[in-house]
Amino acid sequence: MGGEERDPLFTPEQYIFCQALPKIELHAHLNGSIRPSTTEELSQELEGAPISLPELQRLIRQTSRTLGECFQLFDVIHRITTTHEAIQRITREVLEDMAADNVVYAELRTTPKARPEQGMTKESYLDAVFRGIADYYAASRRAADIQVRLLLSIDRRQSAEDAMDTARLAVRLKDEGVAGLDLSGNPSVGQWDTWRPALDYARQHGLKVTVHAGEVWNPEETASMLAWRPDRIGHMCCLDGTLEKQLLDSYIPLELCLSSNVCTESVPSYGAHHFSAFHSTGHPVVLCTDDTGVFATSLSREYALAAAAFGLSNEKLTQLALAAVDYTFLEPGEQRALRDQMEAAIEVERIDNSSSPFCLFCSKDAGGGACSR
Ligand SMILES: CNc1ncnc2c1ncn2[C@@H]1O[C@H](COP(=O)(O)O)[C@@H](O)[C@H]1O
Ligand SMILES: [Zn+2]
Repeated sequence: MGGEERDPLFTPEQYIFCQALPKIELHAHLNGSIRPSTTEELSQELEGAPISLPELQRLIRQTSRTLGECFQLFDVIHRITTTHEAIQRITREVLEDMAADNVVYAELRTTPKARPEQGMTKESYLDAVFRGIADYYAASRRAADIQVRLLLSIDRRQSAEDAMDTARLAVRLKDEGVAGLDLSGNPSVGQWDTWRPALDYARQHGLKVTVHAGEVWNPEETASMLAWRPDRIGHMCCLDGTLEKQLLDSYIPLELCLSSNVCTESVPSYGAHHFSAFHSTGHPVVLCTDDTGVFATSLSREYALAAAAFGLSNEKLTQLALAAVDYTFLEPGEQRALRDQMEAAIEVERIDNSSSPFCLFCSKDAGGGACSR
């Protein structure tokens, strides 16, 4: 998705390099990563569909939408993914798409949903996600190539009680592959103090926490979130000098999603994206997709966009991909194993491509022995 056809924003060579690079995805929402073809199919199957198919297609194909329109689209997606079967299928497909994109490790986040009319509880929703993961591994011939952990999302529309319920569930499922908690949802809705006790609880029980922050201008909330010191933080598009300094001093890893931010007009253009400002100071940053199904992108495409917009060499892109290991919610031993796996994959790629002009370690010509690694 997103990269097969020519994209005028980067060169085919940049995309090919980024595709071959083993990558880590740390910010992807399950229902936002649904394949557009699956959205259309599920919508057709549904009796009394919430939206006409042409209208849905129009919404999906729109290249720019406000955050408000984005959340309308999520409401539509949620109304066509109400069954356990749909959730199981989407999970499998998301992993298939990520593995095909050379994502070797993913922290996939989703909001557990209770839908009594469907006989769905938050637990059974997550069981469906786990079945989707199992389906992927059962069918994949390259199963070892992608590892996955889950982050349970709290939606900003939720009450304190609902949020706490999700936090308790996450703690119970800690040994089943749930690595942490996320706070997301429409940034114009709700108050930080509502969900903070749930995030405290998760942290006290050994889970990591990431929050969406500064997606819209809300300096008091952004400051409170930073002061709470999440383990990672997503977006941070709307900052003033004080918040920027607070963030830089915190050294909290930033999950940055270029297409999402440009598409929703949280930042005006790729070139103006704050990725460059933070990355150039050495602040920990990781490129992520947010919602591949909503923003018609892939992680390779996000790397290629960054390469083109900020003039990143292949060596810099490789360093960026490898640095993400440190920002995962894995244990140190697991991080070491992942880094070894990625370095080995990069080495194989380098050897396989030794006659091509692209070296995974540097931006030089690898063919004539110009690469010194
Ligand atoms: C565009 N920027 C964004 N900002 C904030 N929250 C977002 C988001 N993109 C996605 N989500 C959150 O993820 C949910 C969909 O996946 P799940 O149903 O949880 O799997 C959305 O409903 C929203 O709560
Ligand atoms: Zn997000």
